[in-house]
Amino acid sequence: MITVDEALDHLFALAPAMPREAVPLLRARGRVMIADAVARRSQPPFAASAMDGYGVAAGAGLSGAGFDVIGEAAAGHGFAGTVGAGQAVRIFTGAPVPEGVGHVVLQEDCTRQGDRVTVTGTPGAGSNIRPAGGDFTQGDRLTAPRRLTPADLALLAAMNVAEVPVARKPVVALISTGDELVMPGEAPGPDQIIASNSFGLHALIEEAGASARLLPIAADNPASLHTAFGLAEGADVIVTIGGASVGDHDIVGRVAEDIGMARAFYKIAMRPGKPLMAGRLDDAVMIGLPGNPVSAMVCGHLFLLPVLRAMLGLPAGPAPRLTATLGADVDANGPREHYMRARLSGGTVTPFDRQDSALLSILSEANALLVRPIGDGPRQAGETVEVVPLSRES
Ligand SMILES: Nc1nc2c(c(=O)[nH]1)N[C@H]1C(S)=C(S)[C@@H](COP(=O)(O)OP(=O)(O)OC[C@H]3O[C@@H](n4cnc5c(N)ncnc54)[C@H](O)[C@@H]3O)O[C@H]1N2
Ligand code: MOO
Repeated sequence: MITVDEALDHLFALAPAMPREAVPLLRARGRVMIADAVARRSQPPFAASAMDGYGVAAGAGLSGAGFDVIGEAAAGHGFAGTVGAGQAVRIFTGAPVPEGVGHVVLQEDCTRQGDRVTVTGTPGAGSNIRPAGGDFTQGDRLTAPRRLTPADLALLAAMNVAEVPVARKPVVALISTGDELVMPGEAPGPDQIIASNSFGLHALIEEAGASARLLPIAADNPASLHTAFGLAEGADVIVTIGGASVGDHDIVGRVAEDIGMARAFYKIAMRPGKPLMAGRLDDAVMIGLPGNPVSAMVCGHLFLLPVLRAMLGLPAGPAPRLTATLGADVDANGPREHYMRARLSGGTVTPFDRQDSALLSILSEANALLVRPIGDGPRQAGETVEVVPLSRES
């Protein structure tokens, strides 16, 4: 059995980088930008008023001063002339600041009578003028790789970048295997259960910015699995669920090898998720997940998501970890790294009592995995431990 880190290294070596494509801004949310974007203009492109008021020459002692209002500057409509001593322009937020103006006095600090304005308040020291290029200048870069946030998209738009170079979404084919499985909504026979893993993994994959393709459930026989693998053609990643262990009906590894899968590893020193396998199948990465529902989802977080991130051009690395304070005593760990379903709240992590890898109700309550290293001794409440967050604390 290899370690989680060794398995990840194998997976990163198997995973191809996705080719680049250009998408318009409205399609770019959550996509991974893989080349720097370069500002095509400065922002603001001109010195701009930050307030509604009157633009006058800079100077101390504005209080009580009077000015002739000689024109108006509004956002989108500048004032072409020059403002001299004793003169002012009516100016609005976002307007280009005319030549000669060094200070915008808030209209709340002014009294206007006809074409005359007098500063009746006490203007602050700030000029209320945003300098040209104060946000960014032409040629500035938004660096890649990065997963584009709403704020990034606003910045790109302001840079006058209309299309973004992103990694193509990896297509991930999902194959559930097992005679016992039926789809949600069907009427299961007496010995059957509902295929659930594929739905959890589908969501995980889509959330990661990849494109999940749910294939029909394959029965526990080679012909059915062959058909399913055939339907997965063209996918960048093929994920099988179940049939990975040592039982007579666990045929995924054998069938995959029959059709040419070059195996990179099988079995990991971790709990849950021991019978994980991976290899290369033609142009795709094949990942064989264990069938136990929690095992499949935990492997999704620990292996599939990092692989997808790397394929999208983000740095190759394990699922991010935090440190937390242990909220309850835990027994010594055995020879497999244990990822215990846990609740993280206010920096304290408390594992659930029941850790069976079939318990989806517990996984749904969990928002973190408490990581127990191989051979770790018993730990007491209050000690510092590592966790893999699964979702935000709630
Ligand atoms: N003698 C041994 N038995 C087992 C070992 C072992 O080392 N020696 N390992 C155990 C571990 S750990 C795991 S994990 C499981 C993994 O088994 P498989 O990957 O072969 O999975 P299946 O047998 O097909 O299914 C296990 C379990 O999960 C249910 N399942 C499968 N697919 C789905 C799905 N898409 N949605 C919902 N539930 C699913 C299936 O019905 C079984 O109950 O092996 C242990 N055994
Ligand atoms: O690895 Mo199994 O995933 O322990 O249940």
